[in-house]
Amino acid sequence: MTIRFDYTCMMADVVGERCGIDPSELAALEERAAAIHRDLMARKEGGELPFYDLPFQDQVAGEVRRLADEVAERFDHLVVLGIGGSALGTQALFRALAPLYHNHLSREQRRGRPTLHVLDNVDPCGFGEALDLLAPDKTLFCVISKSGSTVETSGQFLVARQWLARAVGERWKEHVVVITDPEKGGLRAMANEQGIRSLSIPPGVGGRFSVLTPVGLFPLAVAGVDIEALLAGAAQMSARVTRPGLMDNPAYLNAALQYLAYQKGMRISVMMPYSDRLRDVADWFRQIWAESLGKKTALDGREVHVGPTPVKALGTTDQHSQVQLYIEGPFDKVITFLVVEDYGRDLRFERCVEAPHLDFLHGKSMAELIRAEQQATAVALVRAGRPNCSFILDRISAENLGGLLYLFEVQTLFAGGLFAIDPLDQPGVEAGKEYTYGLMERPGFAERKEEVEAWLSGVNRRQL
Ligand SMILES: O=P(O)(O)OC[C@H]1O[C@](O)(CO)[C@@H](O)[C@@H]1O
Repeated sequence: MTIRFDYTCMMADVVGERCGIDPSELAALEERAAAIHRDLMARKEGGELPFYDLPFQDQVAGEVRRLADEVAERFDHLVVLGIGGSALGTQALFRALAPLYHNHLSREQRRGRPTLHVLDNVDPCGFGEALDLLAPDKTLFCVISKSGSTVETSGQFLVARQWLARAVGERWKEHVVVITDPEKGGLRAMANEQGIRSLSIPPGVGGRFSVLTPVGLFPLAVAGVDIEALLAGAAQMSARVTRPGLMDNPAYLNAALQYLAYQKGMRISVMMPYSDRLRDVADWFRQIWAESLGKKTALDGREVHVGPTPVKALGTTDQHSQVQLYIEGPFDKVITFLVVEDYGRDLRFERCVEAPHLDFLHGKSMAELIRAEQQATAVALVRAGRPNCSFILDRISAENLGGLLYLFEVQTLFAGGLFAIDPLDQPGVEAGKEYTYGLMERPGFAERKEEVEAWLSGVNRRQL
């Protein structure tokens, strides 16, 4: 595994005083960083942060692998039903590690593995049209929910079950694998009572930190991803991101740089992979960074609201959509590039006599072009005084991806310490969930329904 963190262009001597970080600012954080590190390690040792141990669970990987290989023989399609942390990691790693057009290949070209579909919404068009393309007899649904009660996943399950039952009757239960808490929740109860196959998410591992549990491992293993290598990469990274020193630990260092930049007004964190395969890593990161750090807290008796806003972009595509804003717009962004050194294939540019204006490209290649564009964008940002940093992967591999996501998880926890908030909760999403339950008439939420209805009837609507 080779991942380097390059933070040259975050520093004041390179990017300028206005947005850049001075080494003295990092030095001033060292004592606090040491205290956060001690706290994290104590909680890790006390079993309060079990996500740290996920890369070392060989037994779980074995169990996942056995079930994945069994269902891969029997089914042509695996459909993940889940949302947020129950879907984004799988989607990100599937896009990174399976062939980009995996689902368009023949089963033979997919080395005998099923296609994988991650459905993470309750749009009846999106969901219905996905089902229209599948054959119930050859389809397995993987219902993933840590809480076992998320309404979107529950609704998806009901539609999928009905669709299956219409075709295969009572055998629908053989077409479902449940991944949820080992003891709690309605989904666990149903799996146990109905004898539906299931895997567990360790208690204490929250949804957005669960990609290395069966949540991500099972669907990825079914699709043919090397989950053992994914875990090995995370295990290797674990040694780097549990180092105590701020300047020795890439997760701590980037958290500190992002935090210091935030204090200087850079409140937007853009993640910009220069790789189609890594595109959805930025989507996964969006959840972990937003839901973990976007919090209401108290400072000197005052209510304060903190949290960088994560934005996803794609290089080179968004150079022609977003970069104008990043270079000349407000000084409120830090750009994090995900850079790939070796794309694993390349396409050369041949001379085209009919297009002499393109002669300068002759003999060069697409990989050279995309690498040049990333460097050019970084320099253009620097010249405009805009801070940016890069995670440089020598190649896109399961080891590197396991390591990278694990690093970002630790970075998020450490940033939570710097922002002095709890990065593991998400109280702000509860109100919306409860109003939805009220409107959908879930028992116990009648008051919420009345509240929404009173608001809807009392508000002076302004519409054109
Ligand atoms: O896995 P669950 O419990 O269905 O939750 C799905 C998502 O909903 C949230 O609880 C709230 O958005 C996320 O933290 C979580 O990843």
